[in-house]
Amino acid sequence: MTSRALQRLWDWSCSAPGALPLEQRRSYEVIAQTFVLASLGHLLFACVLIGLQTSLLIVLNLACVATNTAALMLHRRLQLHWAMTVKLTATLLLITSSVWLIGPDAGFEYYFFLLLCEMLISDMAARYKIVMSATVGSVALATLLMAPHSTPWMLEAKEFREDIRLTNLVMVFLILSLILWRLHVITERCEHHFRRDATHDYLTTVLNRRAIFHEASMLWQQGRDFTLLLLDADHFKQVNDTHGHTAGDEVLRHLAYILRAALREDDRLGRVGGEEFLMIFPDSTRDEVLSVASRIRRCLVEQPCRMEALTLPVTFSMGMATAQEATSLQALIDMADRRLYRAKSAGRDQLVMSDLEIIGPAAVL
Ligand SMILES: Nc1nc2c(ncn2[C@@H]2O[C@H](COP(=O)(O)OP(=O)(O)OP(=O)(O)O)[C@@H](O)[C@H]2O)c(=O)[nH]1
Repeated sequence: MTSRALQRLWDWSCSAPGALPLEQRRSYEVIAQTFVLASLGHLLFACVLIGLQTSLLIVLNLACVATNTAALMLHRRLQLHWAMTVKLTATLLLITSSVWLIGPDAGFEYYFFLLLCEMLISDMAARYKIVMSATVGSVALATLLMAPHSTPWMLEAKEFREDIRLTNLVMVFLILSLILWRLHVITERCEHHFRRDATHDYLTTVLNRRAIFHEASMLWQQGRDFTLLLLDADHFKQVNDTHGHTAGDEVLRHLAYILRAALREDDRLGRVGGEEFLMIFPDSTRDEVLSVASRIRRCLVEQPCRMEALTLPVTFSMGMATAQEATSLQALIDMADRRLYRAKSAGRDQLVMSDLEIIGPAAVL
């Protein structure tokens, strides 16, 4: 019961408001998690300090829990810069007061560095980061230079300061691990996005032109036997002109869905132009590729693209070429291209398998 309530509280605190664009949601959630985790950290620290009986530091940590909650509320209202500023200011005040009260060699000084790391890896604008870094740096320098090193109280509370230093060391280790782990997650996510964006078509999510030709070139270099099938949607301009570009995009996504469904495990699919796709079939006979082409045509008839009240049937003209027919990859691609345009000039919705074989829709279906 308690764990479910805590989970719900965590989900509520960290989930992005519906109005936020998709690309900003993940960053929003990571910062919201930071506010919640920071509150928990201050609460934990306040509990540890109860054992050490330092009422002022306990109050300051509880004040930080309150300001982090306020920052989370601002964050939920999408006042992102204000939220971050409130959190940073409260934490900076806490660190400065702690150094001033307990001394500059009790481990509090490390938190300046952590605060800087925390801010620099956040998604804030560069100008904001520069201003805040300069502020944190100046406050840290001034505090470390001006804070008293050995007041009578500090000399008296030597044992207490040792306990605090140990607690700080453990906390700094935990927070640093958390920051490094977060940095790792962010880097992994960026790398994944970059790799996907560099190789995939944004609209249909199949491979893009460069990636599909790279696949073909790898197969060619390995001396593998493979077949290319170049497909071009017929009269696609009419779809755009009659129903608009958004409908055209939807049709392209639908075509990619139909083609992807026809792929076998080793086959590859890419979008090489506006309404032109390339399929690669490694180690496949011409009959096998013919049967894939038949399946695609059947699917196009049985499942035309449907948008609300609209049904938008589209056909493909196709050109096929097998690796054995050409002496270079470029010659092979040109051959598939020539056959595709023969299919177009033969009336569209045709499959040209070789210089002699044209297969019309009726024959394939
Ligand atoms: N919606 C949409 N349209 C695109 C995209 N890329 C290219 N197009 C359109 O695709 C159409 C291609 O037109 P054409 O090259 O004349 O070919 P077609 O009308 O299919 O005629 P044929 O190929 O001769 O059968 C153009 O209107 C382009 O604007 C895209 O990403 N989305």
